[in-house]
Amino acid sequence: MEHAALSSAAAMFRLATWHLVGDPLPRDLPRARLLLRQSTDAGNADAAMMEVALTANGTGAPPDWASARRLLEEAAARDIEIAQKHVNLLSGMDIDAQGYPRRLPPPEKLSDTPLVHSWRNVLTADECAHLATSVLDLLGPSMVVDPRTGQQIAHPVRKSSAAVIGPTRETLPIQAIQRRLSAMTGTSVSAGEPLAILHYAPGQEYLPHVDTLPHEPNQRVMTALIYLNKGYLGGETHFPGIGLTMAGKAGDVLVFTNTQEDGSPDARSRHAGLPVRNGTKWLATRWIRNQPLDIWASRG
Ligand SMILES: O=C(O)CCC(=O)C(=O)O
Ligand SMILES: [Fe+2]
Repeated sequence: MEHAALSSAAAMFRLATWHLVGDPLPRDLPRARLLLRQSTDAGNADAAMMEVALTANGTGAPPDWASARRLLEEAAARDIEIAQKHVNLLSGMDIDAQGYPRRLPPPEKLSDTPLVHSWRNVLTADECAHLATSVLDLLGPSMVVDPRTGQQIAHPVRKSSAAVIGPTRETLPIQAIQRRLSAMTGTSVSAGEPLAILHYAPGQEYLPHVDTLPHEPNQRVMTALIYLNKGYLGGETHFPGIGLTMAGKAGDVLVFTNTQEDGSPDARSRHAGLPVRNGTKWLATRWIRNQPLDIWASRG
């Protein structure tokens, strides 16, 4: 490829990311999509992968799973190695033309109030590794919402590292996993917050807390936890109010409700990630709102 074409592809990719974050250019999601399209056509692999993510998650245009999958397959055919990896992950999934699972194993009910269900082995080891490694470069100290100010602050309640899989990093396998969680919980995929990846080193824990947010009309009605690995001791998810302890293995999912029928926070949903005694624990958390959430609204 011509040097000039390559550098203009890189420049268009740069412009696209500026329009996505809204800095230093105004946020313009449709314009970002157009620039990604042009950059992909000019041979930029980063643009190609980002275009797949944004096509499926409905950034700058309505969500379009079929086009996203076609774009991914085109990228794989152009020898973009990471695209081929994602195609392989998807081909191992039993999903329909919209990326939703064709069938799900039945859950086990662990509690009625709050409602708690578990699914064993509902993600493969490769899917778990894909989630855990998708934010390796971003892992930093966990933040929580300060109840007084509503701001994100580092907080001693959560002694772990965490990173959010933002919309540009939502690979197609990750979005298929989000659809799986949506099918399991009976909630809309657009009500889910971006997946958060948590990493606990030995001695780290998440002290008892509720997942509901202070002063929030669009409440976190449910939480889905995906246990991503094995080989650690301790680290169980514990609900002191109902005497429930879940020792999740790689690929297991735990889903629980955080609010009562009238929508108010349910104190019985209080839970903790018990201290990890040995090894490291990896977890993916999806907090699910009552109503659809604009994944771009709180950014930029
Ligand atoms: O680490 C755990 O088992 C609990 C995590 C948790 O409570 C959360 O992510 O909201
Ligand atoms: Fe929690």
